[in-house]
Amino acid sequence: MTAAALRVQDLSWGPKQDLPVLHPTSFEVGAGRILGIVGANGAGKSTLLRLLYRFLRPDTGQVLLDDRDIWTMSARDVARNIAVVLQEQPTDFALTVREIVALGRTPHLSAFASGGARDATIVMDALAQLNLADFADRMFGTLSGGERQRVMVARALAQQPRLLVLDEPTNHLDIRHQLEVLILIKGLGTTIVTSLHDINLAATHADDVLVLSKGEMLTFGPPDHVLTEEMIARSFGVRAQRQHLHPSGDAHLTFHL
Ligand SMILES: Nc1ncnc2c1ncn2[C@@H]1O[C@H](COP(=O)(O)OP(=O)(O)OP(=O)(O)O)[C@@H](O)[C@H]1O
Repeated sequence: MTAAALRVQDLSWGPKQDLPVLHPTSFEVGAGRILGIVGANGAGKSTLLRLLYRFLRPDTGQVLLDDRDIWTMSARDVARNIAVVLQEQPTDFALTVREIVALGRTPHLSAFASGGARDATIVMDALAQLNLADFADRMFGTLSGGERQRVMVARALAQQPRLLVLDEPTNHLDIRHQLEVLILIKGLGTTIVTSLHDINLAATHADDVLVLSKGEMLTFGPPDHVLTEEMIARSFGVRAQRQHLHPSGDAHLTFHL
């Protein structure tokens, strides 16, 4: 998968005038890098992500993918470039796992085509990457929450995006599958923006972290620089203690009221 560079300039949004949910925000994510977005409930994480995958139209500013404003692209072009994994999942789909994952190929098919051998291989590869090959013919509605979450990640992979946006991708997943999904997406080589509630997962897996609080970007940069005890206290209202684990040397934060 090739990766796109993402540039966000003065991006803001609110449901009404004088009710900003995201204040003007600017940052860049280099091609192939992983950005983790952290912040308390209601900080504006999902809103920022919705602006990145063109679900919301900005009040001000731009989202540029390799210097192209995503609002100048066709919907199909956006779908060829940007894939999304959301917290909410379809529950009543009368489709098999394979059919759901094959939906990821839709933006790449020519009109009225139903996908050829190459598309079928891409779908099977995506299923295999998420350890879902044995589930291919199961009805989506019969899967557990965590299995469904992995199917949605597989669908996004089948889309072969240049930017992958994930809203809490580890929700519903047990610890093993959390790590598997994060390690998998890290290895994709595509540009990734993901919200994460678990600050330690963000610290370990993101190249850069953006801290949001009340719709404002408080800081942006490498996890070791931005996830300070002071920043956690300011954005989450908890005391944090930073330790270094042995023998890995990885930073680990613990939290107290
Ligand atoms: N369409 C809307 N109309 C009014 N308020 C909205 C709208 N969308 C979002 N908000 C408000 O904006 C704030 C930020 O919401 P958002 O869902 O982006 O936060 P979040 O950081 O993703 O939260 P969480 O961690 O709880 O999922 C919340 O207070 C929310 O109620």
